[in-house]
Amino acid sequence: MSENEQKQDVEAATPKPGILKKTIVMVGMMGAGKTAVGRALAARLDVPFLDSDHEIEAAANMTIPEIFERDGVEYFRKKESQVISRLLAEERGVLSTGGGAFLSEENREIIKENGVSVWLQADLEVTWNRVKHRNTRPLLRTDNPRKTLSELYDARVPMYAKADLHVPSDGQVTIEEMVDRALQALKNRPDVLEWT
Ligand SMILES: Nc1ncnc2c1ncn2[C@@H]1O[C@H](COP(=O)(O)OP(=O)(O)OP(=O)(O)O)[C@@H](O)[C@H]1O
Ligand SMILES: O=C(O)C1=C[C@@H](O)[C@@H](O)[C@H](O)C1
Ligand SMILES: [Mg+2]
Repeated sequence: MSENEQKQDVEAATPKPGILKKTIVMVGMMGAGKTAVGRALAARLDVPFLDSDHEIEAAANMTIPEIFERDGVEYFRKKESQVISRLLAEERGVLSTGGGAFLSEENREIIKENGVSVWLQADLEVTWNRVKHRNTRPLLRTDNPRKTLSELYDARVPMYAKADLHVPSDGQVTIEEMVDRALQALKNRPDVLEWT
């Protein structure tokens, strides 16, 4: 058997991710990779990719910093809950949430009823390195954004830990490797993803 035939044999025997039965919901800190990894996971599964931050911006025709500035954080959170409910009801796919979405008990319940939550568990240093040069996270527009991020991180980790699946993400793991890790975690969840 040639090397190529051997490879094809192994590939044929390896289960592939098949039918998606529930929406996969990415949760975690800003900069954890919810949007980047969620998009790549949706592409790998060939299912729709949805991003609640993007949907809120599109519906308002404003950026997130503009919404925070004009209408405030509470208004944003209300819109976020509405958008997440709508997206979960409308379409099955991969849904990346905003960093604050999983803090609300109501959102956690809606997500649990309609999908499976996946925590991208990045440490503080990794998330800081990814967000520090960006001006797109209004909550970090403080005198000491590094300290603010650290405080948010400590307060939020216990909430994110309530997610159904935990996928650790250190600074070395590429986006595609994070997709592999997420799929690995989903191997034990045939109620979410059927393997063919
Ligand atoms: N595993 C990774 N390897 C390299 N770069 C990454 C990885 N994950 C994310 N990134 C990059 O880090 C930045 C932040 O990631 P992303 O926007 O996906 O975070 P997020 O969790 O969606 O944040 P937010 O809650 O603010 O929406 C992006 O530029 C993204 O491409
Ligand atoms: O962590 C947060 O609270 C946020 C994260 C982003 O995804 C946006 O939803 C917004 O900037 C708030
Ligand atoms: Mg995002």
